[in-house]
Amino acid sequence: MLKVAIVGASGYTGVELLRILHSHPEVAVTCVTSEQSAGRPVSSVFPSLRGRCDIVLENLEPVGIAEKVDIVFTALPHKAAMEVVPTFMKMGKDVIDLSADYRIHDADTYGKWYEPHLNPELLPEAVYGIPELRRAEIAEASLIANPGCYPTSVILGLAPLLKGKVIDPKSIIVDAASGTSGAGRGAKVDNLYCEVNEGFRAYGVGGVHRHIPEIEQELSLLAGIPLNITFTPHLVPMDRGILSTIYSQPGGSVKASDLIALYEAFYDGEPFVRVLPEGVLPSTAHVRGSNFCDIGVTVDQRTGRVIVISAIDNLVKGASGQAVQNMNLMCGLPETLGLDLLPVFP
Ligand SMILES: NC(=O)C1=CN([C@@H]2O[C@H](COP(=O)(O)OP(=O)(O)OC[C@H]3O[C@@H](n4cnc5c(N)ncnc54)[C@H](OP(=O)(O)O)[C@@H]3O)[C@@H](O)[C@H]2O)C=CC1
Ligand SMILES: CC(=O)N[C@@H](CCC(=O)OP(=O)(O)O)C(=O)O
Repeated sequence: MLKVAIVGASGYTGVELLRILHSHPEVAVTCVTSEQSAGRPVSSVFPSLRGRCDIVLENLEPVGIAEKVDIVFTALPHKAAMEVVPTFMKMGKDVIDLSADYRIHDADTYGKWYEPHLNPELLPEAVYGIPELRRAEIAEASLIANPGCYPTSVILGLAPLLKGKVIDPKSIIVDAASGTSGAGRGAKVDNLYCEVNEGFRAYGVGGVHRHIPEIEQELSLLAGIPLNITFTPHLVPMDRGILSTIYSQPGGSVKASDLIALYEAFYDGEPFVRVLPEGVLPSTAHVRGSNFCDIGVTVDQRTGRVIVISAIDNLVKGASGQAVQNMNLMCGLPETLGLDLLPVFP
């Protein structure tokens, strides 16, 4: 049995890790932390857990935590994560970090979009944890930079087109929409019920959203050239889910059926990517609570542009589910363990 700590278990991705790992047959969650609720059972913060998981939240004391677990999930805001990850690493623990702190390979780029990096020496050993593209490296890694939610949906949505050199990589435009849990559980006026309910709005418009450097880094690696994208996030009045609509210009005339065949071949055997048949498009409702990424592909009949639509649950494939998928790979366990039976709502 692997002993696991969830650091930041009183947040949305932390409790999602708890939900998934609670029924994982090879894992015992032996430590959970919170900043404001230490000393209370996690079930008092999330009453749905009452009687099923009443483990008590602890303060974040990295040395003490590292002494009693094998693996640490850090589900903290960026900066708070890089303040503690080095201690876990020095004590020989595998770390899966859900924050953005180790996703950007270049410390200067991280500094430009976030803040000065506290331990840039760890960046070269961090593996960007997207299993469909980097399975072998993840299996050997000790530090996983678990991808962001928007980036997961965009990278999986575009990988076959970029690897297959089907599109002009400089033509990519992404409109993506997220449920409000994407912003975390902390109180913010912008996320109050009256601000969000019955509205639908763009934010971070004009090339300023922090996921841009992360998406561009990974798409550039796929394309083999540096590229820039236009990315506009939106906030949807729903709890969970991300739907990304991705436009690009193909090199010549293409047919939807050929593109779907390309996607099916690229993701053949992937347990968590579902390429949808021609004419069928994804919905966040169909992936809610699951680790699936659903992808639909079509061609605009008038302009010839390729349109890819991808849907994930931001808290599962966009965060905690992907983190568990990475943990399974790191530990030599079946990749789908604890994830294949997650409930999918009809
Ligand atoms: N929400 C999402 O869809 C996704 C989030 N992420 C990333 O995952 C990380 C966690 O996100 P999320 O769960 O949404 O965030 P939340 O705000 O919901 O939770 C944050 C957690 O970290 C704890 N915490 C905050 N600051 C500190 C600190 N200084 N020291 C110790 N503990 C602290 C909080 O404790 P307390 O409750 O006591 O304040 C809470 O447990 C973030 O980096 C986020 O960007 C990545 C992909 C998707
Ligand atoms: C709806 C919403 O606010 N979403 C968040 C997603 C950020 C996130 O969780 O990603 P990181 O892990 O990279 O911080 C945002 O746009 O900032």
